[in-house]
Amino acid sequence: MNPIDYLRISLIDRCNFQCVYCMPEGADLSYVLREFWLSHEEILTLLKGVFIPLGFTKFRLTGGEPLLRPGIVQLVDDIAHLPETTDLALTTNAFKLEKLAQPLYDAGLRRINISLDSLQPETFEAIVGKPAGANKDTSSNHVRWQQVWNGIQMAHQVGFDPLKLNVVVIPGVNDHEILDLAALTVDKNWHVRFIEFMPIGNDELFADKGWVDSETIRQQISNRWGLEESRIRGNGPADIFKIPGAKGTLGFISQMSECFCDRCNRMRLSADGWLRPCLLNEVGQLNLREALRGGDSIHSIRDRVGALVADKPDINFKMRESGTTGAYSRTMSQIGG
Ligand SMILES: Nc1nc2c(ncn2[C@@H]2O[C@H](COP(=O)(O)OP(=O)(O)OP(=O)(O)O)[C@@H](O)[C@H]2O)c(=O)[nH]1
Ligand SMILES: C[S@@+](CC[C@H](N)C(=O)[O-])C[C@H]1O[C@@H](n2cnc3c(N)ncnc32)[C@H](O)[C@@H]1O
Ligand code: SF4
Ligand code: SF4
Repeated sequence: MNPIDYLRISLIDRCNFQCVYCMPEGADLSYVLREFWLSHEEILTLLKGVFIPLGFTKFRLTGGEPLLRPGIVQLVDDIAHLPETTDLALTTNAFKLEKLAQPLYDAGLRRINISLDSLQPETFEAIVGKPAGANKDTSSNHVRWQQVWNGIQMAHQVGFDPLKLNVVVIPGVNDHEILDLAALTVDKNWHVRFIEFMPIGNDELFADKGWVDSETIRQQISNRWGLEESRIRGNGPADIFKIPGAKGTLGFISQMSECFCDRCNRMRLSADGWLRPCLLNEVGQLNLREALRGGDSIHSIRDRVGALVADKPDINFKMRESGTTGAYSRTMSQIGG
């Protein structure tokens, strides 16, 4: 059995963007009350008392937007300095990264994955949605794209390595930019990953236009430059290639066209303390916040999580035929991707 040693920790379900594929306008976004967030101390208690003893050593902080979580730098510092941590990474939209990149690096973070779905400010704006409280006049277009771009440049300057850029490809929205995004890897040691759009969050957009399969994208890139297999440090499901001679790599995350559940190594902890064994299957979730706050001993929580880890191989996306992919009760922003 594949070791389950990677925990994705969602720190917050809120976000300063509202991406069409993740938390579309009009979606029922009932945010978790702050009192239900796992506190900093509760996260550390669960890591030290439950997950690390069960063999988890790789952690990713995500959200919603993790850089909105108060105390993020201290939390990074604490997790990075646990002696058992072998890898700590963060997934962010980079809107607040320009200022935070250096403090996060100083706290011990070395790996960042950044969502960047477009190099064109107008397309970017259409994807990341309306900022809270703004009207449809998007004179702020360039400002938001530019701020994200500045965040990426700063992360590069500060020394984050590998620096990965995540692109969810949506037909008719940003698929015309595949070559431009891939070209970023030629001169820079950046790692662009194309992600197949998953049916969580926006049923309408998904049903309407569907997703672009990785093979089609690879073919397009290969026709332009050629493509060879490659490698890059990471714990995720991406298949890695590179343009011959390029400094960076290209990753393909193909959960719709391929099945990589056999090599699944992870579980997910939501901001309000739900442990979820599979991104695309809602079976088997445990409420660790209630268990902790209800006074359950750390040993009994560890036993229950250990039993879930043992059941994990059977809880996967291969159960799609049994009807688990229809309506998800949580958006991607609530699960953490
Ligand atoms: N179906 C499925 N999709 C996943 C899984 N892990 C990651 N993804 C997809 O890949 C996206 C990007 O993941 P990241 O947050 O960048 O993390 P990662 O790919 O595990 O990161 P690395 O450790 O750098 O390889 C997620 O938001 C999902 O869309 C998984 O276990 N199952
Ligand atoms: C939920 S976000 C949280 C972290 C941060 N806010 C960000 O955008 O990077 C994590 C990842 O989920 C991906 N994602 C969100 N909704 C998705 C969907 N429906 N299909 C595929 N990937 C999705 C995003 O592109 C992002 O890379
Ligand atoms: S993908 Fe990330 S940035 Fe976009 S809405 Fe979801 S959580 Fe926010
Ligand atoms: S769909 Fe579920 S089982 Fe498959 S790789 Fe993703 S999280 Fe793991």
